[in-house]
Amino acid sequence: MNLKPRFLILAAAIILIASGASWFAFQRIAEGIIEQWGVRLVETQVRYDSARLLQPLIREIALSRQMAHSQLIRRWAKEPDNPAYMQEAITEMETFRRNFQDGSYFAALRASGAYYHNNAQNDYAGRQLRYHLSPTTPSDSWFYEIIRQGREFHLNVNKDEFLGMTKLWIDVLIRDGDETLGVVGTGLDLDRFIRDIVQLAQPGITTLFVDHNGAIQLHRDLRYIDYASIVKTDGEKITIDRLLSDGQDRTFIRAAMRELAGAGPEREHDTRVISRFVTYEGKRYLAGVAYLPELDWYEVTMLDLDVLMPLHSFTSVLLIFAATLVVALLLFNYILSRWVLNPVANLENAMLRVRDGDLNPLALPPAKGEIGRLSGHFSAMAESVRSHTQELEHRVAARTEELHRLASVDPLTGLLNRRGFTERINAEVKRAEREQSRFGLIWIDIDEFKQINDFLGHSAGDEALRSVGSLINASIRPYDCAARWGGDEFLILLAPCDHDTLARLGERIRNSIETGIQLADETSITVSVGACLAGRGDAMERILQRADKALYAAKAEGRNRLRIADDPEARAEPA
Ligand SMILES: Nc1nc2c(ncn2[C@@H]2O[C@H](COP(=O)(O)OP(=O)(O)OP(=O)(O)O)[C@@H](O)[C@H]2O)c(=O)[nH]1
Repeated sequence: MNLKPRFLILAAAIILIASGASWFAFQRIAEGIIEQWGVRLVETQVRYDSARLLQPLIREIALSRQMAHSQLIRRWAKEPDNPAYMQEAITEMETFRRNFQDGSYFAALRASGAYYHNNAQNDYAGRQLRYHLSPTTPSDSWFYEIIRQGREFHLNVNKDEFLGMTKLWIDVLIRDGDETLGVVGTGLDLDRFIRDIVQLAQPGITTLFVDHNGAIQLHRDLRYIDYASIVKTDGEKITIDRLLSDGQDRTFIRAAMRELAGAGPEREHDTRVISRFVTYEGKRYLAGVAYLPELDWYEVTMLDLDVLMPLHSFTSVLLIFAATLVVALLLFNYILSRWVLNPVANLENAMLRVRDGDLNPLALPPAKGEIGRLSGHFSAMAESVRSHTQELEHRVAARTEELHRLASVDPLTGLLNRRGFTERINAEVKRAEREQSRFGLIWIDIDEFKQINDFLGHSAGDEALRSVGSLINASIRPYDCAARWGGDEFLILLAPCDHDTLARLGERIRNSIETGIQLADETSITVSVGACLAGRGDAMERILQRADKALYAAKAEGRNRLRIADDPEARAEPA
C-alpha cells in the first residue's frame, strides 16, 4: 500500500480514537454541566414551589391559630352548653369566616362532640351545628387522632363525607393549659393547590409534598395522595417510599428529611435543599428535598434532566467539534501531501528517471527538513553518476578509437595494415565511383628479402622493413596513404591520380629505396614495383589483381624495376 493511504488511514484512526475519547469527555463534561445546572435548578424550583404553597397558607394558618386562641371560643369550648357563650363564640367564628380565604370554618368541641361549620355561601347561618362526632364513626376518627397526638397544628388532606368535599384542612387545637378543648380551623380547596402548585405545566418537573411520616399530601396524580393519613396506620399510608423502587433512594429521602428537620433553615427566609439522583417511575431524576417548618411538611421536587436539558441541546457544540475534526483531517492531508508525500513522489519520479537512464540534471522542487536534505543528496548523487558516466563514455570512446586504430595499423612500421588499408581502398572505390574520379595503386615487394633474414638475421630484416616503410611514408602526399600489406609487401593508394603521377612516384620510391637504405653488410635494398590506375567501376579485388600482376611482371623481368599495368580506359580511348 502506498504511503499516502497508509498515512491517511493512520490519521483517520488517530482522529477516530481522539474523537471517541473526546466524545466520552464531552459527554462527561456535558453531564457534569447539566448536573450542576440541575442542582441549582432543583434548589430554585423547591424554594419557588414552597414559597407559592406557603404564601396562601401562612395567612390561613395564622388566622386559624388566632381563632383557636380566641377567649370567646375557648370559654365556649369549656362550657359548650352555655347559650350565651355559644352565641358569642359563633359571632366570633363568623367574623373569622369572612376573613378566611375559603369563607368557611369549622369548630369541633371535645366536651360535646359537636361539629360546627358554615361555608362561603353562609348556607348554615343560624344552624352552624352540623352534627355530632362519634369515636366509633370511622369518618370522625381524624378528630380523635388529632386530639390524641396533641400536635398543636396539623394539616390534613381529607374528604369530608358529610360535606361532600375534599379539602386541605388546617386543624388547630383549642387549648386551655394542658387541656385540649377541641379543634378549629378552615379548609382550602385542594384542587386549587394541586392545579397551582403541583400540576405544573413545566414538563420534566414533578413536585410533591409529604408529611413527617413521608405520607404523600399533595401530588399531581390524585391517586397517590394519602387522604386522611393521620388516621391510618404506617402500613396503610401511601408514602414516598412507594414511588421509589430503589432502597438506597428511599434511605436517602428519609435521611434528608431527618437532617432537614433537625437542622432547620440555614439562613433566615431561606430553605435548605438536599439533592441527589433517584430512580422514579423507572427513570433517573434529580430529587431535591426541603423542609417547610411552617407546615411540618417536606417538599420533594424531581427533575427529569433529559427533558429539561437534553444532551442534544449540545448538538451545536458537537457539530463544531465534528467540523473541527474534518478540517483537521483535511489540513493534515494537505500538510502531509505538501511536506512529505509530494516531495517523496517527486524523489521517486527522479529515481525512476535515473533508473531508466535519464541522467540529465534533475530539478527537484525545494523541500524542507529531512526530505529536503534527502532530495539534495539524491540530486548530488545523480549529478555525480551523470558526470562519471559521461567520463566513462568518453574513455570508452577513446579506447574504442584506439583499439580500432591499433586494429588497422601495422605495429612494425606504423603504416596501415591489411585491414586498415582494405577499409581505405573500399572507401576510395566508392568515392571514385561517386565522383567519377580515378585513383592509383602501387604494390611494392622487397627483392630477395628472404636472404636478408637468412644472412643478416630476422631483426635486420625487421629493421629493413621499418626503413622501407618510413621511406615510403615520407615519399607520399599527406592525403595519400601507405600500408604494409603483409611480409615484405607494401601498398600505396594515390587519390586523385593519373598515369604520369603514378609512374613518377613509383619510380621515385623505387629509386629512393635503392639509394637511401643500406643494410648491415653495406649492401642496398631493391624493390620491385607494380602499379595500376583503377578503372571506373573496378572492384577492389580487380584493382589489386591488376597491380599484383604488374608487380609479378616487374619481378619476372629481373626485379628492381617499375611496371605499370595497362590502363583499360586508355586502351579503350583509341578504339
Ligand atoms: N624479418 C622479417 N621477415 C619477414 C617478415 N615477414 C615475412 N618475412 C620474410 O620475408 C620473406 C619473404 O620472401 P618472399 O617474398 O617469398 O621472397 P623474396 O626472398 O623476397 O624473393 P622475391 O620476392 O622473389 O624477390 C620470407 O622469408 C619471410 O619469412 C617480418 O616481419 N620480418
